[in-house]
Amino acid sequence: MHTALQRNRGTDMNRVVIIGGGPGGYEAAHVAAQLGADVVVVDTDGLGGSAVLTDCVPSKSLIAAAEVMDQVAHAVDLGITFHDDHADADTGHMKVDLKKINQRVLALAAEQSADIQAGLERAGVRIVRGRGRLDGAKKVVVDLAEGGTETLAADSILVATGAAPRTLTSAQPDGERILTWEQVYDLDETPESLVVVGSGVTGAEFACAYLALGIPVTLVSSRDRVLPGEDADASAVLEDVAKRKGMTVLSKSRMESVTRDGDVVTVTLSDGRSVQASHVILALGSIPNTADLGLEDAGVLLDDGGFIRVDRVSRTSAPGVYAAGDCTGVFMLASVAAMQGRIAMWHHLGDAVAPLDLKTVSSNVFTAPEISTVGVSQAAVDAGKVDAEVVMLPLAGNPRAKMQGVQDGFVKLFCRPGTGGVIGGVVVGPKASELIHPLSLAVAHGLTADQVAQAFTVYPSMSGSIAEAARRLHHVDEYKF
Ligand SMILES: Cc1cc2nc3c(=O)[nH]c(=O)nc-3n(C[C@H](O)[C@H](O)[C@H](O)COP(=O)(O)OP(=O)(O)OC[C@H]3O[C@@H](n4cnc5c(N)ncnc54)[C@H](O)[C@@H]3O)c2cc1C
Ligand SMILES: NC(=O)c1ccc[n+]([C@@H]2O[C@H](COP(=O)([O-])OP(=O)(O)OC[C@H]3O[C@@H](n4cnc5c(N)ncnc54)[C@H](O)[C@@H]3O)[C@@H](O)[C@H]2O)c1
Repeated sequence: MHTALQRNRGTDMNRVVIIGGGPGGYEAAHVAAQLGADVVVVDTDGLGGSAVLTDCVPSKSLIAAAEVMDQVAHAVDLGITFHDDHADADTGHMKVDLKKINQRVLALAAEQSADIQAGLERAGVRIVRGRGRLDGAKKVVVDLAEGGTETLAADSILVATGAAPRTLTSAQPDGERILTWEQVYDLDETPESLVVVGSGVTGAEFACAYLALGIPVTLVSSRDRVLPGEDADASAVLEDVAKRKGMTVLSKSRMESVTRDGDVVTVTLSDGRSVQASHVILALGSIPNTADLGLEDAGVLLDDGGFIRVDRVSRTSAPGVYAAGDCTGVFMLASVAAMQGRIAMWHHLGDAVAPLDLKTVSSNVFTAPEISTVGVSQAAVDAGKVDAEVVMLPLAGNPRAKMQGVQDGFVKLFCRPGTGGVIGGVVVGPKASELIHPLSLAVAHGLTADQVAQAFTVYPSMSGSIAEAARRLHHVDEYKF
């Protein structure tokens, strides 16, 4: 596959300049380097991007601590008791040291960023610290971190600049008590109480994590349910569990403003109500980092939200300019950003490439319980956009779930009515992120429900419920003589 490209090496190397060192950028850099291009990554904040430094990696590391607290709180149901003389909290009589948790989180993020940088350097990629912008479609000008500018000529440019937290003029973060999700790791004391504004994936994950860490949490949700973009059955389970654990969920409540008076932060809602806490996290969505990049002058079209328009091989409207990741607004996930970046380079450098297929993307909401999805959604089926048979099986009937005291969650499977081909699934439960993989394989490789059902599962295991759901989609009629 690589012969044509290897011809370039040393003589007429293809020059690729990548702006942004997140998953969209660094995964593309690896592909381009492997295919023999001369690759430069321009990055402001550190390799790994927001994914590694402020978003996925830190939040999931924080959630790892929250999961332990959740398990401890639940231990008593399994017959484990704690000595009274050590008792000082409801959450299993343990104390949370948020400063230590945050130190660990930030150290992990820094290590991962350093690993990514080292990996790129080993692959022969040049890294330039600074802010890049396009000067036409064949040049990138960098305002270097150490001062001065550098101009990089390019045969191809990949824009992978990500997105940043959305804020409002009436709700400005101060980095101390009014926080974006990027600022929470600077907390060195545990908040007395917390309001999370926004009940998308980011808001739901932080609300669940801090609740598990023992902090009273109010979740302000502008919609009638939390996680409006997720499977409705799944968000109903999550909301029920969260409320049972003590979270206050304010539905259909739009935040108007956030103000601070000393140690007290007040969130005022558009209907005039207000809620107070010691800290607020704003999780109002993201805006793409596409301003002042010279995109329009280079012929790159943006949509109304400022996201870069791309096709399924990551091409923008400007020949030779590709874009990947959150700046394109296509499924804002690290995994999708990485795939868009790789696809861009496979396409540009002439390797075999299949266009991005969003029907096979799996994703997970790291709440308690986790919510994992792949393929078509219930909403698409209900709207008549997809013809599918659906089976939903509560986890409570699963033997392993009973042993582990798991009462909430389910497995849902979607298959084509005629062929039985699996086209989607939802798993809600502990470690759903790991359980979704067999369904992800089934969707990606066109397996039928029967094929999923006939593969062995371990007894007892949660994955037994996936096979059981698939068995329920079996049609006896098709096998009659
Ligand atoms: C709280 C939170 C948790 C998340 N958790 C997950 C998760 O668990 N799993 C998952 O799949 N996704 C998760 N996501 C989404 C994921 O973080 C993003 O989809 C991913 O970071 C997108 O990668 P990217 O390469 O497009 O951009 P980024 O990771 O944002 O990287 C872009 C980089 O480009 C740099 N940059 C910007 N402008 C310039 C410029 N002009 N010059 C040079 N450099 C520039 C930025 O500083 C940044 O470092 C989460 C998001 C949030 C907010
Ligand atoms: N586990 C993961 O993979 C993960 C984790 C976090 C984020 N992400 C990705 O990042 C992207 C963005 O997710 P997000 O949750 O940050 O943003 P989002 O846009 O999905 O959700 C923001 C929410 O805030 C609400 N909101 C906005 N203004 C408000 C106001 N004034 N008052 C009350 N509510 C208000 C919106 O209605 C919306 O529901 C998603 O695509 C998501 O998949 C992924």
